[in-house]
Amino acid sequence: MRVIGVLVLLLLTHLVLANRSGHAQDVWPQAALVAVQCVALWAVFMRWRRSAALIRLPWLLLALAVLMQVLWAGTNVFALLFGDKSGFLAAMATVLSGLYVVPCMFMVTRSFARNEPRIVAVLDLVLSCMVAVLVYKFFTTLLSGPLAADPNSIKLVLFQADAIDYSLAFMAILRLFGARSFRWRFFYFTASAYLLVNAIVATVYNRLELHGLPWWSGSLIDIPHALLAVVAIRQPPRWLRAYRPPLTVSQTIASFAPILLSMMVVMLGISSSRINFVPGLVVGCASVLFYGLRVAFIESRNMDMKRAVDLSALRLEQQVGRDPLTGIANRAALDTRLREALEEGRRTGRCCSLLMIDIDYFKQYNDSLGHVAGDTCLVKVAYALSSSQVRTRDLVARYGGEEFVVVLVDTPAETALEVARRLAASIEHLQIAHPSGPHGWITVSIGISTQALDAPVEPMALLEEADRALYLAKRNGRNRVEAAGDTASLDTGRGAI
Ligand SMILES: Nc1nc2c(ncn2[C@@H]2O[C@H](COP(=O)(O)OP(=O)(O)OP(=O)(O)O)[C@@H](O)[C@H]2O)c(=O)[nH]1
Repeated sequence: MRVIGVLVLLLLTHLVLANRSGHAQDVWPQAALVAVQCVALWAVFMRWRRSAALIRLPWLLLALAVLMQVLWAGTNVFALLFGDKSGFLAAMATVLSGLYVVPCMFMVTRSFARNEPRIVAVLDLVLSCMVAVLVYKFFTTLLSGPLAADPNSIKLVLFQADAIDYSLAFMAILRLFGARSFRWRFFYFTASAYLLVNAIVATVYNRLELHGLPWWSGSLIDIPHALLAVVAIRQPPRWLRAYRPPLTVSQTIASFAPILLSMMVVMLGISSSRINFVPGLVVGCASVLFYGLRVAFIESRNMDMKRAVDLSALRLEQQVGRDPLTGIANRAALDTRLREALEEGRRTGRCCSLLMIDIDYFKQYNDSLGHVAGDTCLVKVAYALSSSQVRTRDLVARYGGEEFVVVLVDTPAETALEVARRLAASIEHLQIAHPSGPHGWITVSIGISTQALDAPVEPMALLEEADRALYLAKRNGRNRVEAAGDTASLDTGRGAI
């Protein structure tokens, strides 16, 4: 409330001083304007200090824009004080009014996305500076020398000024309705209130200037600054919290915003070509080129990110369903594949078989050589089972502990017996030394079960059957293959049935 009181006092003082001097652009009315602008600058600065890190940059840009206005009005005061209305200080005031566009452009056109390439920010800065230089050159050329007397020149300057001011305001409003976070909505709400009222005031002020400024006209410039101070310090309106645009709307607006920069440069380039054709053409082309580069850099970054996401998704896909120690399929993958194999067997009439493989005397192996050697042994066995002993359609999985399961698709009991014998032999051929085992090296016992066509076979039932056959192999002396049901049993150790 105190700030509003100060503002009202300053506005009244400005009016009284202007009325007394009878001239809008006198030293004291101008000083009052600087005071109002300083209050606005302070209010924005306070918001910047209290903001979260992500939203600090736009508030800083808004503060910079107001600072340019303060410096512009302040330089005017000095120019009046030192009687330098058309010298260095006046030129500096024009430069500062051009520079005001740079932070404004930056805050309404940038996406402020964290993953945006740095080079894009550099391109945007170059384009914003181009706008500032063109504004300065264009206005100083058209408003000085013989062109200053030409009504068409004046009209063109007014049109350009309006186009810039209203484009900035329009983009700020668009960003307000495209912002998904409340903090950003509040920022754009403040910025658009300031830019829109500033644009309206500039339109009126510039038209008034054509016929000579009335004494009160300087107070018009107070309005956007006073409004900015009030909006920045007060609590945000409730609808700002409630409103939330859909993601697609938000993304579209954020991607569209940067075009304003190029559009502005093209527009100024075309207008400048009236006075000086070649620079105007060069600037217009540069703007299109910069926009193309901007799109190319962002597209390339997006493609990089997509590639990285695809790769990690692939890795994740590979990791899910894998046993972390041995790298072969885990229990979850086994369940899925076994169900599929059983379904296929039922549909085609070609049964699948299951081998349950268990390393013999593995506890003693661990006890005598240690757990790390035990892990290495498991990896070797898994590799031997999966490397070239089974078809690609079959599946070798770690069932748990030192137990492995092999799903043999479209394989009758007799063939499964042959495969089991081959696998047992390949493990024996590894010749993994087992100091406390009866054979001196690692051997396995295998239980076989085969899908029965006449009975609906559940994956669990087939696993239990293989487990029973494995138990039989262990009981019958280990290093053996046993089949469930009445299939023949096989002593794998010495090759005798
Ligand atoms: N190193 C290692 N050992 C494991 C792992 N999983 C289970 N084991 C060990 O495997 C051993 C299995 O012991 P048992 O079930 O008694 O079987 P076994 O000693 O092979 O005896 P039989 O199967 O009857 O020949 C236990 O000592 C477990 O600690 C593992 O991932 N790494």
